[in-house]
Amino acid sequence: MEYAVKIDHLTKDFGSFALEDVSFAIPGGTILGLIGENGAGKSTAIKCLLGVLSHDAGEVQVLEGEGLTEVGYVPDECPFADALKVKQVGSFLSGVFAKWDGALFTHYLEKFELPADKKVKELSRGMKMKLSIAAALSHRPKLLVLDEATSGLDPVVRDEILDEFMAFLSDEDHAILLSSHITSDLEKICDYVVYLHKGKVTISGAKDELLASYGKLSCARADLERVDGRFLVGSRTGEFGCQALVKDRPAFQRAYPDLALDAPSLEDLMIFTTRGDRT
Ligand SMILES: Nc1ncnc2c1ncn2[C@@H]1O[C@H](COP(=O)(O)OP(=O)(O)OP(=O)(O)O)[C@@H](O)[C@H]1O
Repeated sequence: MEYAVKIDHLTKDFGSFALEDVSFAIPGGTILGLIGENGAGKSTAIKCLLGVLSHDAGEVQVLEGEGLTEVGYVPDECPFADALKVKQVGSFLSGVFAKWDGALFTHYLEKFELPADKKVKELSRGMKMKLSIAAALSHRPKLLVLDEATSGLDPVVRDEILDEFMAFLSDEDHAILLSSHITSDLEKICDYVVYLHKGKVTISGAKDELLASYGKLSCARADLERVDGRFLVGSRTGEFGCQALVKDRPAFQRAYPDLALDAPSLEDLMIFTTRGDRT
């Protein structure tokens, strides 16, 4: 499978908010991280992809038309009824998914230390999230779509889950779309990043190439003032100096060999793009 997901010029207009001309693709065997501030349109894009919401323009192709039964979806809230016991979630889903693997579900319950006899309403937020992830993986999907799925988890569990995602991706026919505010998670595991800002794709590309094309500058105000504004994505001036995110890092370094750049993080890309005082 060349692409697990291909979205071309997707538009969804709610009136007060619009997702505009969003395009991205997820090649098989890879993970794409969808980042963006609250209300940027991440869940809307995911819902259009899953067909939960209709879209107004553009094209959405999932698993080359294989169908949504091959998609494991983990929403930001636990989708199971409060009164169900954990083990009953498995019995219920075995009737929903043809490829449901009960043994795999039991394996994940043990691995994630989820008590089979507890009711959903008795689980903590992190436990509910782990249950949703276990359920999504246990019908052996080809595409996993997770909307803020790691946000309620402690760092140790997050790390375990990220390892699970990496194991899932060892099959070239599998792919993951993960939306998260926790950019450090995405930085660890994503191959591709799409940054949505106010409904539009602001930054998009292969993560390593993207991070290498930007640089973070820490310098005195006088140094910042001599930098050509075309390099500046955003900057902040503080009491003890300035910080800026610059683009086209190789050209910047040729133009200003005396100004050292640090490697930026995905969080820097988000913060400076949206909050920099020069754009
Ligand atoms: N069904 C709807 N009708 C009208 N507006 C909607 C609907 N669903 C979402 N919106 C609006 O679309 C915008 C984007 O919401 P969305 O949930 O996609 O953002 P998000 O990036 O997932 O945010 P968060 O990180 O806070 O979950 C918001 O302004 C929201 O109010």
